[in-house]
Amino acid sequence: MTRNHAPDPALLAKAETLTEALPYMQRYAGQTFVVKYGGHAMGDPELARDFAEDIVLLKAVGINPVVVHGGGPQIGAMLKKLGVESQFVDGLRVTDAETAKVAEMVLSGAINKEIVSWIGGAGGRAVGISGKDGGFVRAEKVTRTTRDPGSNIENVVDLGFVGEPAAIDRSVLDTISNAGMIPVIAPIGVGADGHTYNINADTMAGAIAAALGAARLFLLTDVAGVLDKQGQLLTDLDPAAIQGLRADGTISGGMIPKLETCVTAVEGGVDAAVILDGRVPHAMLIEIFTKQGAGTLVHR
Ligand SMILES: Nc1ncnc2c1ncn2[C@@H]1O[C@H](COP(=O)(O)OP(=O)(O)O)[C@@H](O)[C@H]1O
Ligand SMILES: CC(=O)N[C@@H](CCC(=O)OP(=O)(O)O)C(=O)O
Repeated sequence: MTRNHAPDPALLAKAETLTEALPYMQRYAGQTFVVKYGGHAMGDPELARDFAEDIVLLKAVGINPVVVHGGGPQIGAMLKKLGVESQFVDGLRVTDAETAKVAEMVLSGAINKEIVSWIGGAGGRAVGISGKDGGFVRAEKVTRTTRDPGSNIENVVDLGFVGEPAAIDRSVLDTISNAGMIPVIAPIGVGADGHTYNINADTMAGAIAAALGAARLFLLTDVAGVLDKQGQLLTDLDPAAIQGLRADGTISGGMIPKLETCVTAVEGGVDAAVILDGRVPHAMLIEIFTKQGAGTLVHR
């Protein structure tokens, strides 16, 4: 039998892609990566398949992926059908008892199980849970203050059943991951009062990344990353720069909890947080396994 010793250039390029990824695979094996999949990023079924393949590939090369998902637009659509209008304060949905029920139904029911199925379709084994399962995320009520322009008087805004993680029991996640499975987490927690709390998915992902001592936190969204006032991508930010962007109004809406999360995560020991464009196919693989980064990197 003869063998052709001049390989097809396309095959050679594929082999080179794999060898370029090798040092990254070696560096990251055994580390935990928390990936937040935003509601805006999950609209397109083809992109969803790419996302699931990326997660399964991470697991296959020895990284420990943990998925936290959002679903803000999907909660909004369901509330609209029910004739309920939402108010947002600093990117957080004001949540009364009825809204909390709808948020839990959409997040823990529909979206969570859909992501579990996508990962299953890509050959992985995912377990879908919310912070209520095993009581692993205890939530505390969030309050916000606003200040009227030109005044020093602070107004306390009651956001209802909006929570933030106060305590995370990582043993639930370790049990799933150590069994070779991938945890997929809906951002719902339980309060000491036994109530269901709606947690912003970015906030949930950051708290979980800190609790697990994750090496990386990825936030997949529907923009290229953090943009400056001229619409140019900011590739590198530290907490002081982020404070400046908040103070001068460059960031607003959903970008506020996203960047607050990145700061909390890196100050809590996560090596780096990356805001990535979930509309780019295989954005995560490009960021993790190639020399070329993508999106906005937040570091200490
Ligand atoms: N400076 C900024 N750079 C990029 N996006 C910004 C900025 N300020 C506000 N945003 C808004 O933040 C949004 C991302 O947050 P969000 O809608 O909560 O996404 P997700 O559902 O993925 O969590 C962007 O689509 C954009 O509208
Ligand atoms: C308190 C709060 O705002 N909770 C969010 C939870 C979902 C979420 O964060 O979804 P995205 O990541 O897709 O925006 C909400 O009700 O929309």
